[in-house]
Amino acid sequence: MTTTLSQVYREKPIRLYNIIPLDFNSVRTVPDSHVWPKSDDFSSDHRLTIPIVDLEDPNAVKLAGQACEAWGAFHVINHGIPLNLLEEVESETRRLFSLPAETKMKALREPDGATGYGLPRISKFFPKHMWHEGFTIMGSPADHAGMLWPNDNARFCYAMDRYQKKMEVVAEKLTNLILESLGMSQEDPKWEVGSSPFSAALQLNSYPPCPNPDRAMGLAPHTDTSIFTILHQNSVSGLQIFKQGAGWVSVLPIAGALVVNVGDLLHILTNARFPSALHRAVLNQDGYHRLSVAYFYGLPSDCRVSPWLKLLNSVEKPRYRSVTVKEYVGIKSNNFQQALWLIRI
Ligand SMILES: C=C1C[C@]23C[C@@]1(O)CC[C@H]2[C@@]12CCC[C@@](C)(C(=O)O1)[C@H]2[C@@H]3C(=O)O
Ligand SMILES: O=C(O)CCC(=O)C(=O)O
Ligand SMILES: [Fe+2]
Repeated sequence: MTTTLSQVYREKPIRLYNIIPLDFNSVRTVPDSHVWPKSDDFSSDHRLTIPIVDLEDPNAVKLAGQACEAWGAFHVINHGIPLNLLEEVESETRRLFSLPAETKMKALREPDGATGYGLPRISKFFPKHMWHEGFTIMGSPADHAGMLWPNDNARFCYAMDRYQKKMEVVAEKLTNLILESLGMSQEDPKWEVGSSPFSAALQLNSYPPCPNPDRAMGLAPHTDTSIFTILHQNSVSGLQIFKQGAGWVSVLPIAGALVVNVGDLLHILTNARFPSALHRAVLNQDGYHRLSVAYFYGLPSDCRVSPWLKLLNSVEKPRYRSVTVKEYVGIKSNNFQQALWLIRI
C-alpha cells in the first residue's frame, strides 16, 4: 500500500500553539510572541534580480539550467497559465483570508493533518511566530472549503481545481526543460513508483498588513521539500532568495510571471548541481496585504530518490544516500535545515 504525505504527518503531530494564527483583523500592535530579535536583518539587495526564462524562447533550456545552477530560482513567462485564472485564484485567496477569524478556525488543520488553515509547518522550529496565515490543499479542496462556506464554495473549488490542473501542465514542461538542461531525456529518471510519478500540493499564503513590519517575519528562511515550486505572488513585494556571495536578494513581482524555485528533491537528484533555494518572505512596509500561491511539485512518499546516475562519473561521486520521500520528510520534520546534511554520504 502506498503512503500518503498525510500519513507521514500523522506520525509527527504539531502542537495547536504552532498551528493557530493570530486574529490579524483585531490586533493593533505586534504582540511579543511575534516580535523577532533585533539581530534579524530583513533588508535585501534590490540591484540583483533572478533570471527570466521565456518558455517560448529557443534558448529556454540553457537559460533555465544556468538559472537553476546559479540561483536555484527564476521567473518564468509565456508559461501558458491564462492571466484571468491567476487573477481568479488570487481573488478567491483574498476572499478566504478576509473571512472572520472564527470562520477560518472551522477549517483549522488537525495537529496530525496536512491540509486546511493554519501557521506554516516550520513554525515549531522558531521561537517567535510568523505574521502569516496559510491554507494547504492536496487534491480536492472541497472538505475544508465546505467548512468555510457551507453553501458558497463552488467558485473557490472550481478555481483551485482548474489552477492545479493547469499548473501540472506547466510543471511537466518545466521538468522536461530541466532534464534537457542536464543532458537527460524524459525516460532517464527511474522514479520507481506506480502509475502517477508525481504528487502536488497547493499552499495559499497571506501576509496581512503589519503595524511593525521591521520586527515581524512573514515566512522564515526555508527551502521547499518539492522537486520545484511554482509561485504566483500578488503585486506586493516580500519574497527574498538567498544567493551565495550576495546575500538576500528581492524577487520583485512581475505581472503575469511565475517564480520557480528549486526544492530539496531536485537538489538530491542533481547531486547539488541545482541547489535548493533558501528563501523567506518579509513584510510590506506600506501596509499592503501580500498574497501568494505556491504549487509544490513533488514525488509520492514511497518514491526513492538518490543522485541521478547519468550525472555521476569517476570524478563526481554521489553526495547523498538514497532515501524515500517519506523518510526525507520525516528527517526534515525533526531536523529542518540540517536535513540535506544528515543524508550526505
Ligand atoms: C507539500 C508541502 C510542502 C510544505 C509542507 C506541505 O505539506 C504543505 C505546506 C508546505 C509549506 C509551505 C510553507 C513553507 C513550508 C516549508 C512549510 O512549512 O509548509 C512548506 C512545506 C515544505 O516544502 O516542506
Ligand atoms: O510568499 C512567498 O513569497 C513565499 C511562499 C513560500 O515560500 C512557500 O509557500 O513555501
Ligand atoms: Fe517556500
